[in-house]
Amino acid sequence: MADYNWNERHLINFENNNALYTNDLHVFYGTKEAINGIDMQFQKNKITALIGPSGCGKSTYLRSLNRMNDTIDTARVTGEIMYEGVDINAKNVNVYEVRRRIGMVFQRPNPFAKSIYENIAFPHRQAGIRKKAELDEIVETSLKQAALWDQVKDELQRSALAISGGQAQRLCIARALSVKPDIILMDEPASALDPISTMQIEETMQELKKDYSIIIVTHNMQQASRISDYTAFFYTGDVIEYDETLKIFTNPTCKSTEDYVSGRFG
Ligand SMILES: Nc1ncnc2c1ncn2[C@@H]1O[C@H](COP(=O)(O)OP(=O)(O)OP(=O)(O)O)[C@@H](O)[C@H]1O
Repeated sequence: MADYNWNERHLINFENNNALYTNDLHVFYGTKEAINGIDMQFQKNKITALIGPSGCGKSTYLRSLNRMNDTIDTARVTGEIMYEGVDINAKNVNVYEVRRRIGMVFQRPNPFAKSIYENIAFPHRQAGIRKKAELDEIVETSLKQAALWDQVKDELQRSALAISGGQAQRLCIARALSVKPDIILMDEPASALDPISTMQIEETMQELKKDYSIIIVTHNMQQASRISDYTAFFYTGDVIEYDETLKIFTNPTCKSTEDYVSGRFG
């Protein structure tokens, strides 16, 4: 690897219209520091891609944004995660409400072993919605938003375990959307999918950003350059360069970013 200056930073700052931002965010697994104090702001109604070599902390950072790292015993998160004027990393915050407002879609589609309909209706029924018409409406709206309705509307009782991987991922997106989040975190949502399903997910994301802010971890440079408005290049727990996607992929400031996006290392 070339001799890069890893102390170099080139980070974009937004004055307004932030969906979320972090101040001095650190994440530790036991004594090991995986995120070294990241200040980063995410724009509303935009897609922001997090890229970087394996193990540099993209997923750890993403998971901290809706307190998913709370589910890992050894993980400890310090610093602020500011959302709507509230530090959602504070102790007294309702974590379930945080995860409702800031939803997550994982790498591998993880539908429940229930029907397509129930995958979406079940959490709402658990939350107290009993009227069938109301549940029907939630199911239909969410499936439409995830561009899956037309394909499954006549087989809503089919098992969600018997649909294709691409459909299952869109069902998981529909499930995440059904609770009306503001922000959607996506951790390599298409990496387990074939190219056509990947393209469909990317098209769906372009539609979704009209109503949601999206933050996506991806290993796929073409995908990041196709779909995102902003891109952040992570390296060993830090953000080295964060800028408009076009700039990152055509004229990055840091040599390390340039070499990473052009496939010279990583
Ligand atoms: N549950 C965990 N316990 C301990 N260490 C962890 C855990 N999860 C991640 N790590 C470590 O934290 C660092 C960052 O990992 P993370 O998965 O966030 O990186 P990443 O950039 O998302 O990697 P990849 O692209 O391979 O998914 C790595 O050194 C990893 O080994």
